[in-house]
Amino acid sequence: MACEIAPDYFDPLAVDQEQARDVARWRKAERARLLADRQALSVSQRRAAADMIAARVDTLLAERFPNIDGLTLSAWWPIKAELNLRPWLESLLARGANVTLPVVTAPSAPLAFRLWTPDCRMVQGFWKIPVPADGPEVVPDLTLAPLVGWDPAGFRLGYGGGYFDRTLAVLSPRPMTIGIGLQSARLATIFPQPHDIALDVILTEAGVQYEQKDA
Ligand SMILES: Nc1nc2c(c(=O)[nH]1)N(C=O)[C@@H](CNc1ccc(C(=O)N[C@@H](CCC(=O)O)C(=O)O)cc1)CN2
Ligand SMILES: Nc1ncnc2c1ncn2[C@@H]1O[C@H](COP(=O)(O)OP(=O)(O)OP(=O)(O)O)[C@@H](O)[C@H]1O
Repeated sequence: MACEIAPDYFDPLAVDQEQARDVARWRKAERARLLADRQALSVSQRRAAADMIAARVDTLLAERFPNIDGLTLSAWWPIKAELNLRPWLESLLARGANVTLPVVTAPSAPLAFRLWTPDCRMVQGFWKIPVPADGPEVVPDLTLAPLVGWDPAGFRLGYGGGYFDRTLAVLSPRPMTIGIGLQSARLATIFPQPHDIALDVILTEAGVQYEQKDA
């Protein structure tokens, strides 16, 4: 034991672990609060936010990607009162984009992405999230990440599985990632940990809240 070597020995790893536990506990509580707040919004409030965000993502895409035709992006199938972007995803398909949904292939593994269309067969994946039943796995050029919470430094709070961080850590080249969520889900900081990867852009119904300088 370090304390047996010298009573004033400072073990940085032990301190980090304690801090990491505190942060994990705090995140769990904030997640629960933010999810309850989101659930408490009316369907029409969430729909209005989703519509505004869809228009804003279109503007962002037009600035960053001269040609949407052939662009492969990832989105999400809404769960837990997440913003529903499906009508907008259909409009992207009509414009020639490829839309994928994330698939949890195993707990604690990076996400895979499978092509999605409104008429593709869906099955229930991990945590009962609907995922395309089959079809090729592809790597998106652009990832849209749903936010439970976010901070002005570009960090994302999700459901606590660490999936997006693990995925962005292994994809090479790393796709551009836009975090999408409600303005009311802002946190002063998520107390970023070594595994947390800042997103390139954070977008809410109120506009761009964070943009990495060279993104
Ligand atoms: N719609 C949607 N699909 C998505 C995501 C998402 O955020 N939204 N994900 C984005 O990454 C991945 C799934 N991530 C998930 C991570 C954790 C849990 C979950 O239920 N976790 C446990 C608690 C975990 C813990 O605290 O240790 C729970 O809530 O009971 C669900 C989904 C892939 N698909
Ligand atoms: N690259 C990684 N390698 C190993 N473990 C990781 C990695 N990224 C995250 N984790 C682990 O995942 C756990 C949850 O992380 P975190 O609280 O950041 O989840 P989240 O971003 O809210 O979840 P999600 O992305 O699934 O919505 C942490 O215990 C963390 O150690």
